[in-house]
Amino acid sequence: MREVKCVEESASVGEARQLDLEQQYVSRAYHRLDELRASSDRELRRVRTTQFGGGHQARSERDAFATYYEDRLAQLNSVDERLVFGRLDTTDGDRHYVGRLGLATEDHERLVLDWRAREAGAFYQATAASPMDLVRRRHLIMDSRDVTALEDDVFDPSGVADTDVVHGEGALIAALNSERTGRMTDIVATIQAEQDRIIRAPLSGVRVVQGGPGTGKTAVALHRAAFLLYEHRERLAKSGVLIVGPSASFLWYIERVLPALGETGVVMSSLADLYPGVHGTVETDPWVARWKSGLHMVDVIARAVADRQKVPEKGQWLDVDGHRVKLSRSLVSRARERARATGKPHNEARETFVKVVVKELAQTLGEELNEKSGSSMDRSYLREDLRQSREVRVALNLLWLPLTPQQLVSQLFAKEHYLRSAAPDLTDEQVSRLLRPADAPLTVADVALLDEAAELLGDFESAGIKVRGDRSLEDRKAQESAQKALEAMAEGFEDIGAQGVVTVEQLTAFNAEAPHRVTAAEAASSDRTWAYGHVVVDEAQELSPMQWRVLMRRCPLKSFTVVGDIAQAGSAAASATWQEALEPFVGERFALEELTVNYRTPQPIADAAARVARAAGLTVSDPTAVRDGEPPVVVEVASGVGLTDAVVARVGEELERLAGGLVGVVCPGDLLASVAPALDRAHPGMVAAGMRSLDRRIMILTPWDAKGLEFDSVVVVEPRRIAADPAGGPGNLYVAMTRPTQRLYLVGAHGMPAGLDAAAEQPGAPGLIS
Ligand SMILES: Nc1ncnc2c1ncn2[C@@H]1O[C@H](COP(=O)(O)OP(=O)(O)OP(=O)(O)O)[C@@H](O)[C@H]1O
Repeated sequence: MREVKCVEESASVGEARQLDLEQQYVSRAYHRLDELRASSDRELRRVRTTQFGGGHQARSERDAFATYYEDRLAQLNSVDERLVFGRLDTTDGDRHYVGRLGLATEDHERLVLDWRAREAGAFYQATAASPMDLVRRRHLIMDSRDVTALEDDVFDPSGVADTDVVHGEGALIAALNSERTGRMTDIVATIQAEQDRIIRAPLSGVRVVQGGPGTGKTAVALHRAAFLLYEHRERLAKSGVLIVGPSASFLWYIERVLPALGETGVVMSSLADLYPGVHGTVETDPWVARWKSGLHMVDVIARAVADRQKVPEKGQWLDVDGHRVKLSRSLVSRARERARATGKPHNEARETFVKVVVKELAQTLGEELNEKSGSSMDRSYLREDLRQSREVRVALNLLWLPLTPQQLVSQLFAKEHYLRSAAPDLTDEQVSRLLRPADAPLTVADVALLDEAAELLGDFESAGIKVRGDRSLEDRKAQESAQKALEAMAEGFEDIGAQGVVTVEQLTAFNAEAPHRVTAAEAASSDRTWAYGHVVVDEAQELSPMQWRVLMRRCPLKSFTVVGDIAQAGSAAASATWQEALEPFVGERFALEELTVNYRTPQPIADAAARVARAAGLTVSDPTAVRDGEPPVVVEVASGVGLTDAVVARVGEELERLAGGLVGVVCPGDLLASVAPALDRAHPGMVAAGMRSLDRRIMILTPWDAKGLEFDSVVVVEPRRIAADPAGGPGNLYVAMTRPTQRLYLVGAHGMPAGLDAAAEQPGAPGLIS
C-alpha cells in the first residue's frame, strides 16, 4: 500500500504551521470517515430493501449482510474521538499516521494505520536506546476533531530539522488530567511501552499480569482483548472472547472501552453470572464461602450426584397391568453398575439404567406369564407396558431421578442427609451453618458448584442452547448460497474502504453461520458448554479454586489473560499467590509479568495505603505514581449521627472543589442504609448506589463493589471496620484507599486502622482533623 503524501513542510515551519499541517491531514481522515459512514449507511438501506427471495436461506442472507453493515456502521461511529493520535517518521523517509482504526482512500492509499497493526507497534515501543527505525514519534493531542497540541520524541536529530520539533504538555499527562466521567475510557493514544508488550503478547498460554493499584491492569487487559480480536480475527470472531470481572458495577464501568475500540463481540460476565440463567447473591458467611470454594467440592458434588443413583434397602413388588413383578436389590445394583460403566453423565446414563431394569423385568414377567399360561409367546410388548406402568416409573425415578444442577445444589444444602452423605467430614455445627431452605437464592459460591454439577449431570432439557452437531451439509448449502449473494452484492462492497473490506472467504463464512446464530457472543453467553477462544480475567486475585475450575472449562485451549493484584484480595476464598491459584490447572506453565507505574492514585495517598496494608500484614508492591498530590485527610468523629454528618459534609466540600468530577463513598455494607439516605437528603438526585448512571456525581458502594473503579475523590467510611472484616478486610481497605485520582478522606467513629496512626506522626504524612 502506498502512503499518502502529506503537505510538504519547509525546514523552517513554526509550531503554528505544524499544527495547521497536522490539522489538514486529520481533517482529511475525518472526511474519509464521514464518507465511509455515509456509504455503509446507504448499503444498509439497500440491503434492507433488496429482494433476496422469500425463503429462510434468503432471509438469513439478508440478515447477515444487514448485520455486517450495522456492525461496520457501529464501528465507524465509535471511533470519532481521537481518530488519529500519532505520527511515525521512519529512517527511510516514510510517514505513517496511527489511529483508532485503519483507513484508506477510495484509491486504496493508506490514510491511517490501525494502532494494532504490526507497523504501529513502534509508536508505543520505540525508545532512545531502541528507536526501531524511527527518527521521530509525534503525539497529536486532540479535542474532538481539532488538533490542539503536538508533542515530539526525536530519536535521530539528524533526521529532522530543529524547527520541526514540537514539545507539548505530554500526551500522557493530558490524558490523566481529563475529568473522570464514571466510565473507563480507552488509553489507545498513550499506551506505555511496558503495557504495550503485554497487549501484543501471543494469544496462546496463560499470561498473568500482576500490578499494584492503578497500574493500568484493566486498561491493558481490555486493549489486549481488542488487539487479539484484530490479530486473530478469524478464530476469535467465531469462538468469542470472555471478559470476567468482579461485579456488575465494574462491568458497567468498563463496558464502553471495547466498543470505543471498534470491538463489540465480547461476552462480559461477573463472577455471580458465570452460570447462564443464574445470578448468585452474596455469600454472607465467610466460612461457608471458603468451604464451598475449595477443590474438595469436586468430590462433594460427585458424591452428591452418586447419592442420587440409589439402590433400595430391599426389593419391591410393582404392579404392571394387573401383574406383579419384583424389582430386586440385586437387579437395581447391576443396572446401576452398567449405567455408571458407560461413563456418561447422570442424566444421560439414566437411559442405560432404565433399559437394563426394564429388560430384565420384562424377561422375568414374560417367563412368569408363559409359565402360567403354559405357552412360549414372544412378549416383547412387555417392555413398553413396563415403561408405561406408573409404579415402574415412580420406582425408577426414585432410584435414578433426572436432575437439573439447580435442583441438585439446592437440595444438597436443604436436606441434611444429602449434605452429610456428600460431605461426611462436616461437624454438626458446620452442617447447621450450611443448611438453608430449599428455595433460598443461590449464592456466588454456588455458581461454581452448579457448573460442576452440570458437568456430572449432563444434558437436561433446560441445560442451555445446543449449538454443536454436524453442520457440514448445512454449511455447504449456506456457503453456495452466500457465494451467489456475494456476487450480487459485490458492487456495494467496493467503496467500503480498504481496511474494512471483508474477503470473499470471510463473508462466506460469516454468512454460512447465519442460520445458527447472529453473533458468537450471543450464542456463547447462553451456552455453558461454549468453548471460548480467549478469556480475560480482571481482579483475578478474588477467584476461588472452584471459580478457576469453571473458567478453565470455558476455555479448553487455556488461552488466558489474567490481571490482578494479590494484595487487593478481599474475598474469603482468594488465593495467597498466583502459583497457588493456577498450579492445580496449569502447573508452572504461566507467564508472569509486572506493571510498575501507578497512573491513578497520587503518591502520598498510595504511600499511606501501602503503610496501612503492610501494618495489616499484606505484602504490597510500591509502584511509582505519576501524580503528586495531597495526603489523605483523616476525620475522627464522635459516633452515630456525627459519622453521617461528617460524611455528608466532606462530600459536599468535594463536590464544590471538583466542579463536575465524581465522588465515591466507600462504606461497609451495614452502614449503607444510614449513609445513603443522608447523602440523598443533602444532595437530592445526585446519589447513585453502585456504578450505573452517568448523571449522578456521588456513588455509594461497598468495598467489594468499588473494586477496579476510580473516582476523583473518595470518602472511606469507617476504615477500621472495613479492615476488621474477617473476609479479606485489609485487602478491601487497600482497594478503597487507592480509588481516588485526587483526594482521599477517611471518616470514622471507631478509630483509624493501624499504619495510618503511625503515618500521621511522620512529616508529610496524612493530616489529622478532629
Ligand atoms: N498508558 C496510560 N495512559 C493513560 N491513562 C492510563 C494509562 N494506563 C493506565 N491509565 C489510567 O490509569 C487508571 C488506572 O488504570 P486501571 O484501572 O487499568 O488500573 P488497575 O491496575 O486495573 O487498577 P486497580 O488494580 O486499582 O483496579 C485508569 O484511569 C486508566 O485509564
